[in-house]
Amino acid sequence: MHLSDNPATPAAATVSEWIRRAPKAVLHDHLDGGLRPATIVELARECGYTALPTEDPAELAVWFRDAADSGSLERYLETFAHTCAVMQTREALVRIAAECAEDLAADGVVYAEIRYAPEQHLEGGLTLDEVVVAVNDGFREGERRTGGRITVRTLLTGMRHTDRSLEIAELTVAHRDNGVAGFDIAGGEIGNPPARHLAAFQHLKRENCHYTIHAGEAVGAESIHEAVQVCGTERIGHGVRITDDIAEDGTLGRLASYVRDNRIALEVCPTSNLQTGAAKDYASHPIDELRRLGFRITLNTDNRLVSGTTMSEEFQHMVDAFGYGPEVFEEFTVAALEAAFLPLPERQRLVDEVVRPGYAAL
Ligand SMILES: O=c1[nH]cnc2c1ncn2[C@@H]1O[C@H](CO)[C@@H](O)[C@H]1O
Ligand SMILES: [Zn+2]
Repeated sequence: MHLSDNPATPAAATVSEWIRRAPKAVLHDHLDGGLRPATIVELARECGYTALPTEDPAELAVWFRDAADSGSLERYLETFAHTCAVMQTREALVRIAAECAEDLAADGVVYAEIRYAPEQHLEGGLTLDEVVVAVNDGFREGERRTGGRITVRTLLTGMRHTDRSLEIAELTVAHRDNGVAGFDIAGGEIGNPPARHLAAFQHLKRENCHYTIHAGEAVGAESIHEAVQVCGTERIGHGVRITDDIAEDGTLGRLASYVRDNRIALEVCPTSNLQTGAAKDYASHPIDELRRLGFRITLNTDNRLVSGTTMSEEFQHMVDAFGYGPEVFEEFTVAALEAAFLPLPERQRLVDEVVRPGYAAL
């Protein structure tokens, strides 16, 4: 797997210039999985966090990618203890969100939905509301610094193994007019099925609020079935194990048909899938088969630091594995905007005024 020293900056030798310039949209990217390594080191010094595996930013980037490259989602998630440890003050959250917007914009991302779990940022005494306001302030600052080249919205994540999801769903509704676009659940999938959080999803439905669910990453089709049919999710985080319901000859089972026919977007994150064992290698990753079968596919990073990737690098991997040209990335980008938790006129404006002209100019 390719790796650049600073995940914020794709290695020039491997990422073609047209890929970098292509307008991109990312729906699945975790704030606490995408910090700049140098920022982690600085913040750790400031807050007295001494458990970092190294204080050298380049080594730290490599450490995250390697530690997460374990074949297990649970071990992949253990690395987040180090990022969350330095994300406990308003100043840290504002800085990290602003830098996130800058890094994405530098990579050609024009629209991003960034998710994080507010409940993981309370150790320094912030309230849930203060966490959300700090992150939103950071993103507004980041958008300003990029001259408005990027639009960022957040998704508030409830952790699957805790019992705060209804509270986080309420928090989502409370901040929906201030940069929060929706809700998600994340964390270890095994033993924590989405229906445990049904009260949260029902609250969001009643409030006409958007949500997505991580499903079909570590557990197969039954987890996707529950997320779609019991919990009523609009999109699926990962969802690659929908292939459990597709026969070798490409015949779709009932669930796979339902997901495809209802245009339920899959937030596909190839590099992350290789690390957690959800896929073997890029060439055999189901993204291409699912695309050919007509699923609504979006391409995403999941965690830029932890997975040692960027949107440009994900594009490059798809070029290398499947020979995709700009027309496929335009399709993925438009699909992401069609599935974005943004009002329709804003989505249309981004497609018509930014994405289509950007691809036409490549
Ligand atoms: O791919 C993933 N699957 C499940 N959970 C994840 C993934 N990536 C990150 N997180 C979890 O989401 C939390 C909030 O952002 C992170 O702290 C991490 O525990
Ligand atoms: Zn994720």
